[in-house]
Amino acid sequence: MGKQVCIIGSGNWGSAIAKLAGLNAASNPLFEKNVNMWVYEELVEGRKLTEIINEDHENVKYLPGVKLPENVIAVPELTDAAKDADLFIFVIPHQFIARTVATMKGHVKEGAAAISLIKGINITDSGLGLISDEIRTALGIDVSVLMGANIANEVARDQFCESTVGGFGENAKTFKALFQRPTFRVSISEDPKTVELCGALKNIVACGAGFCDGLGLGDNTKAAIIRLGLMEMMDFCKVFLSEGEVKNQTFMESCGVADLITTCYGGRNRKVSEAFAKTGKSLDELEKEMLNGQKLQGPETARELQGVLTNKKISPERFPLFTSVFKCCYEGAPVPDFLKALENHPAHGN
Ligand SMILES: NC(=O)c1ccc[n+]([C@@H]2O[C@H](COP(=O)([O-])OP(=O)(O)OC[C@H]3O[C@@H](n4cnc5c(N)ncnc54)[C@H](O)[C@@H]3O)[C@@H](O)[C@H]2O)c1
Ligand SMILES: O=P(O)(O)OC[C@H](O)CO
Repeated sequence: MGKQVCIIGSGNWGSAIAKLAGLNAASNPLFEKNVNMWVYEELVEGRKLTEIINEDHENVKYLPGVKLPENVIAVPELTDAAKDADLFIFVIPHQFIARTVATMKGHVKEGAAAISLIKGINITDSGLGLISDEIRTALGIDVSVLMGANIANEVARDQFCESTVGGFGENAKTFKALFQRPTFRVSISEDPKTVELCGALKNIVACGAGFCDGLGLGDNTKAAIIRLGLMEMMDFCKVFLSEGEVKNQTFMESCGVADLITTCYGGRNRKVSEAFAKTGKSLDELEKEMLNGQKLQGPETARELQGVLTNKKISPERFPLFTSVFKCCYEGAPVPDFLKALENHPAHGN
């Protein structure tokens, strides 16, 4: 018997990864052929999304124009989708993870393992909470992560890219086998917490890149935002993870600098932040208008990060870019002030 795979989520990235995992499960005896995909049910032009996926093999709302393998089975009930799974792929917007794992509790097979593709953080009583830890604690299973320069629409169309599994031993190797394709090359890093934080933090930098575009500024400014963002990501990881845990090499992997670049040029956080700077409309309004049900992670992560800094009594001024994105998104600071905040960045020295 192969390992039964269950995907928790069916949005833009959830559907793209379903294509890769579905194709590999169909051809690799390590896995059961059919892959369950939990779909948060909704009606699309009068039809249930699960029915559309199971009959037409396309997620017409979140990944239109891409056929899914027929062995990817959409399941509307979370506990039905989860009950026999050996391998879980968590790929929902981070805003929904708490409710989702609470529902799954008690419905997960012993010895199962998970991987989180979710780019986000949360605030816990002790400060920084990783999404992987939230899943691990709630379900009592091993959790790896997959992060990288992976814009879903491009991955789904088989455009060459790389990705990083953060994890250890057999589970990391199994997930690599589940995802790797000729055009989707996966490396394993034994620095999973840094890998995960890179995925979460780059979304804040992407908002800054969007502001840059919205203000009509050019590539030099964008490059400075990417570099200063990377410096803040590295500093944040070193402050919040034990010093010895953070490997500089991790920032050179797909989950680090490569994801930062792609997200600052092609991602949704960049796109909506550009419109925010140009129109002055609220982020909620723009998310609804521009993303057709897809969710932004960057502004929310910027807000959560401020809570984490407060909890640890760390000055927000240590992270001018992260803090300035927060102020523009939530405190009504004018977007041009975002760049003012970078003029005296600690990365420039004295
Ligand atoms: N889209 C990408 O290019 C991409 C690439 C890499 C990583 N990611 C990350 O993957 C994660 C998932 O992103 P995505 O693009 O698949 O999602 P998405 O932005 O397309 O989000 C929409 C999904 O959320 C679901 N949803 C809505 N309300 C819900 C609820 N109450 N409970 C559970 N689900 C609900 C919708 O049904 C839909 O499936 C995010 O953390 C994102 O940062 C995205
Ligand atoms: O579209 P974004 O901004 O959520 O970014 C997508 C991916 O995370 C890029 O790797």
